[in-house]
Amino acid sequence: MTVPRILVVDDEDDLRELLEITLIKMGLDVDCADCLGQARSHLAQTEYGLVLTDMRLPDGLGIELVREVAASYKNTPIAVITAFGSTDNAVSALKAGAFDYLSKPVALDQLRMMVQSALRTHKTGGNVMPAGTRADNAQSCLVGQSAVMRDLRAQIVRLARSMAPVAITGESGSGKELAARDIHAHSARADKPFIAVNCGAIPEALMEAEFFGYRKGAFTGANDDRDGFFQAANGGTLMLDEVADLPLPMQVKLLRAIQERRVRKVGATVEEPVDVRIISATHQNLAECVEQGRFRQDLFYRLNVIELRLPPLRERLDDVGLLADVILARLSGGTAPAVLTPAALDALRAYAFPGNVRELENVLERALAFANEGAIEVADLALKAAMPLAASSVRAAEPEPVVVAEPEGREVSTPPAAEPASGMNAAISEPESELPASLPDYLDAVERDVICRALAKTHFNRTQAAELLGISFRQLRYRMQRLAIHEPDA
Ligand SMILES: Nc1ncnc2c1ncn2[C@@H]1O[C@H](COP(=O)(O)OP(=O)(O)OP(=O)(O)O)[C@@H](O)[C@H]1O
Repeated sequence: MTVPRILVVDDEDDLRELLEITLIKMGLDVDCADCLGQARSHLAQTEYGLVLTDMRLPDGLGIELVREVAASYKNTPIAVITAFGSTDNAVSALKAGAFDYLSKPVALDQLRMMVQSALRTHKTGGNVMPAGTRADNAQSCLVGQSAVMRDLRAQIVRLARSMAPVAITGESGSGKELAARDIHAHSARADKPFIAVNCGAIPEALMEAEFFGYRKGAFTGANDDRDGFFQAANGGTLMLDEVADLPLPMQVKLLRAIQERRVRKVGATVEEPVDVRIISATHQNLAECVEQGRFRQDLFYRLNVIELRLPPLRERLDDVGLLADVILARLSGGTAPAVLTPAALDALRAYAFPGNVRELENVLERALAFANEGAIEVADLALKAAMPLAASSVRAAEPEPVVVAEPEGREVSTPPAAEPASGMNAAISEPESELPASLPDYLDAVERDVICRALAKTHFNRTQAAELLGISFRQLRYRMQRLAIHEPDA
């Protein structure tokens, strides 16, 4: 196996030598250049596994080299070394196609991690890649043959080659998590963990410990050392889902972790290096959140280096047939899948899908329960319930009782609520003057009651129930799990 060769471009003798020695100690071959001109002639003669360039050079800027390498040596990752605290340079280099960046003073542990990760990328990106490696074989999970989906899949393959943070935007249920998984699966990190964190579902008091881990004894109940999401995702990808829901104090800590690439466990005195690619996602408009002061501008800038937009399903209704086939095949669990009648397919293609692909999954899952002999008719789709503006000729299923498992395991059924007040359960219908014996139990009972009513109203369509309640699907799912609310017969 040939030893990868690295090109170091820096006019500072001390730093160039330090980089050279460190790389040679890693068993790599190194060429050095002290200006852009020399770097160009090296590149013309040799194929490099990585180019590492300073930003300021005597005959120009490192970013020029970034653009040239990104355009003409697509299989060669290039990383830049930026001055301390110059976020702007790092972000522009990433946008111009740099694989990654290091800040001065260069921390050698970070340099080693970055080089290893770049060399994996180099291998997976070109013909030196060993046949059968995971990223090579990765198939996209994103179903769809529309032009916009094809373009999206091509973008994902390109993005997978760099470390640049990606911000995925798109409506709830449009496939943001699936896209993030795809980026990871196509990257040289595919063999390492992919960790998706729902930032809106973690109680604020636990956030730091959940993200960065904690040391034994750091707080009551910390009986052992524990890793956080960053350590769990080390070498791989960390997806910050619903990132707009992060409270401001946590945004500061996260920004620091991303910038320094180091985290400190709660209760620890030392920081540890982490090598994590960050992908963030939100269905909210993050720029608006910044304007409203709910999201820090600096973190926004850091996360939003490359944007990936997931189109809503209504913008690619041509994909509905293919998606429905894939979903029905999955739901059939190996038996002959149900099929949509032509009229049912037309009805789906005329529907706006506010809940996107997740809603299509929900609609089909419920339709299967009504379908006769494996054929799904328009009425089975119950689109009247799913879309209030739809034609009234469509049959809606009767509301079903919602089953709630009580904390001690006992199951009770609450009737579907006709009037908001009638769904109130005993725990919350106390006379006004009396105070609840336990505030948490009381609040849980209120939450359970409201969620059950929303579910009953939407025939247990969780996408719509979440919408009615003004929360995301994931937040609803989290709350249902916490309160042990299950679908009848689920
Ligand atoms: N293009 C697609 N092909 C196949 N399945 C898809 C596609 N897009 C979404 N899905 C499916 O739809 C569901 C929702 O997708 P996903 O969780 O990725 O959406 P999301 O945008 O992250 O949602 P949220 O904003 O609520 O977190 C999942 O079950 C996913 O598998």
